[in-house]
Amino acid sequence: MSAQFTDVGSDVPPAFRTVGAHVAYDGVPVLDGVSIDIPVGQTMAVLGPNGSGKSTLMRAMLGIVPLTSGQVLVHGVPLRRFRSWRRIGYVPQRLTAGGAVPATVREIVASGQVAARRRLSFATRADRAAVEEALETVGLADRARDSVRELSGGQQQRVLIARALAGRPDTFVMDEPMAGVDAENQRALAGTIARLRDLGATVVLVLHELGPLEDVIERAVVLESGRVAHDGSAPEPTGECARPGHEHQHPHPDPNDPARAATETAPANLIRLEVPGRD
Ligand SMILES: Nc1ncnc2c1ncn2[C@@H]1O[C@H](COP(=O)(O)OP(=O)(O)OP(=O)(O)O)[C@@H](O)[C@H]1O
Repeated sequence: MSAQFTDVGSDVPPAFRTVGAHVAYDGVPVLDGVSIDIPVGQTMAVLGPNGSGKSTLMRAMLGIVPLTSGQVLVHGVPLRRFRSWRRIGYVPQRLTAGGAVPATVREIVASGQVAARRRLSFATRADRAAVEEALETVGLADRARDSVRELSGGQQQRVLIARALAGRPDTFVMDEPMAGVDAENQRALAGTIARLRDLGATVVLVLHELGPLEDVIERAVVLESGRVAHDGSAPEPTGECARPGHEHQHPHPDPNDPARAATETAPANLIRLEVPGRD
């Protein structure tokens, strides 16, 4: 995978540029003029309270939701003219791998290459090697033949990341990759993301808290009510989350763990991020 990413010079356009991005759902504003540049090779977290517009910003950057005004450029190209989608690996929020289909881990991961492959062509040896490498990277090579339904939520999340890796993108957008993932899997995911960063990939992640990614994240953008409230180094957690031994209650529990889902509450105010210069 080391040949996958190349060094960039200063004249390389940002992986993503949003200029005054506004998004509204049914007339209700959700993004309120977001302007950010995400340079190639940066590992950046988007943080903020529930409903602040984090996922919407990711979807707007990928053209999944339309802007009401403003502009998005991807690798220097206005979104509507951008064609190099094989460069982008998107890991959506919430688990959808497998679903009702009894697919194996390897099949799901290989499905990440379909968009990049030419029509009616079969997987090449290089494609198959990329699938194996992606499985190794997320630590699931030994589960390749298993049905994804047998895996825990955290392991399934790693399958989704492997699926994105298998397409050999250089730009990753991950919407809450840690959601519903147990501590051990979170550490494994953090290792994967650190490795991508070291290879020079651009990684944009929506997170509720930095957790094991604290040392991996180079920059944090905090959204509040659809606006950028902080842009810089990662803010310190405060309140409940900062207490030693505090067990974070995530608003999106592991969907595969009914006991946990039933007992967990989803208080929107559990996450408090200290934004420099604000109350
Ligand atoms: N498809 C949609 N249609 C209508 N409203 C939506 C839609 N998607 C999101 N919203 C609303 O837009 C607001 C921002 O949602 P978004 O998911 O972007 O926030 P978020 O910061 O990612 O939240 P969370 O941390 O809970 O995932 C919320 O009030 C949400 O209810």
